[in-house]
Amino acid sequence: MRKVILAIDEGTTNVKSLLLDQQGNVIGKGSVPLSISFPSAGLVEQDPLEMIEKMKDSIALAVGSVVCAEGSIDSAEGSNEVAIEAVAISNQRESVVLWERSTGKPLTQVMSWQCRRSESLCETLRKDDAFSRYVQKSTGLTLDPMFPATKVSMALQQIPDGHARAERGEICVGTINSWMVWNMTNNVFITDASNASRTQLFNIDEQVWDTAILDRLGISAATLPDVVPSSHVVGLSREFGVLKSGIPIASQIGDSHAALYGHGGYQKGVVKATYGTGSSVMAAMPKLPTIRSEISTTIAWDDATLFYGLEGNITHTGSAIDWVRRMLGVEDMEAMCELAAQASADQSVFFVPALSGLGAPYWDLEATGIFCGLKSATERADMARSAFESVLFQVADVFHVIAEELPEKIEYLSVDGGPTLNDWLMQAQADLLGVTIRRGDVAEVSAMGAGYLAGLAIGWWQTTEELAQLEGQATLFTPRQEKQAYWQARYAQWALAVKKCRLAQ
Ligand SMILES: O=P(O)(O)OC[C@H](O)CO
Repeated sequence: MRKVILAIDEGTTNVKSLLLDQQGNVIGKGSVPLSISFPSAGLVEQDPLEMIEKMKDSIALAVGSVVCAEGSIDSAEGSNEVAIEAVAISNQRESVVLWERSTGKPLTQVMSWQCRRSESLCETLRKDDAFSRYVQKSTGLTLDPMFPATKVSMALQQIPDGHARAERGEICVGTINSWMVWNMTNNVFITDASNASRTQLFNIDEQVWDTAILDRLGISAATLPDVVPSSHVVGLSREFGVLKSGIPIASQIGDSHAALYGHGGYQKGVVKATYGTGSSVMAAMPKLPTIRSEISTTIAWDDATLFYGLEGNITHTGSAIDWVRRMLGVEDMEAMCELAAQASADQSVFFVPALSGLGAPYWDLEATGIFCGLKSATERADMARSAFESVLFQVADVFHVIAEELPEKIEYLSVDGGPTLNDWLMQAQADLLGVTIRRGDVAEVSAMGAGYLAGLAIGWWQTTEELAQLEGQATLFTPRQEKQAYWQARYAQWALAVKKCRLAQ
């Protein structure tokens, strides 16, 4: 029987489960898609009960995949092939659900991080400069509907007798990790420091729920979970699908933070970038960094040592390429890559994908997307290439802000996500930044990060030095000296293009 940690990554689109052995190998995996609904403009929801059922399915698939890999189909669902020693949780951040403490029944749908239902409440609060600055200083986050605080405030008003019930402790407010742990255990109500820091209700310096913000938003502290370290046994599983009872739940961490941990972000000089629909560029440090409006300051994790994180979220990267692909009538991403490769390197087009304003480091909701530098000689290939370049430049914009705050030299940018499989893109990113890009061979880096934290909690590994030894193979893209002048010139032009798309500037 092989000892494994079950690492569950509960994302927005899929629930993935990995089985990780003590050498850091992935020996089984399963993934199940999740549904998402858009009930009206700006509203984005998921079904909390479906999420729990899909978690069970993905665990069963992961355990079953070990059976398939080993050619033994005798043991029911593989439960005799592996011994799960601990459960690790990585989760989509900022999404929040309210449920009844006495029954565990959801009182709301999961209000997704993408859901903008509290836009007008945020706008009103932002007009109060003093409060706005206070929230940024205490939580490290700019007032925005992405974060749970304002959505929870509204939900408590909408639930009949909501405030009184909240005061009496009858309502639980939890991010997805809390909901998962509640359902996998006999109702342990807990969160970790990384997820707490994304609620916009948590003072990241003192590491306590912020009573001034709670009071202003009418949220009773009795609704909130206790905050524990990310690497910590919070309770034992109950029987949960194929998962047996009595297994320690040993880590919880927000997915972006988990990815940074999986990339070895506890070591000095490591910055990570996740390339997806949007992108997140993030680095960790042991001291509270300067709170800057361009990027979020957050708690990265607590693995006995609390690490802070600096993170910039870019709204459109993969989605920017896809938008241009559709506009150009290109069939698929492969064809889009081929088209972009035909562009001449000295083409003059820039695309700024401010398709729903600009995220980090500009945070400009008024900005609109533009193509500029168009000439009569411009070809479709040039426009396609400008879409790929917009990803490089936007990552660079955030990378430079983070680099200013990091005390040490950046050794490498560690990358994950689908678009990183594009070698041209990764080499160009290295050339533009003048920093080595490191692309690891395990795609599920968030689950790995959560798994490492669980392994520390149950004594599989003792130190982060041991974890660093587990790192697998990686492809390195080293910056080419001869390309740097070219990319620096283009980057200067990009800055002008960004100015042009910012209408109010
Ligand atoms: O579900 P993902 O992987 O897109 O991640 C969502 C982020 O955690 C939101 O901040």
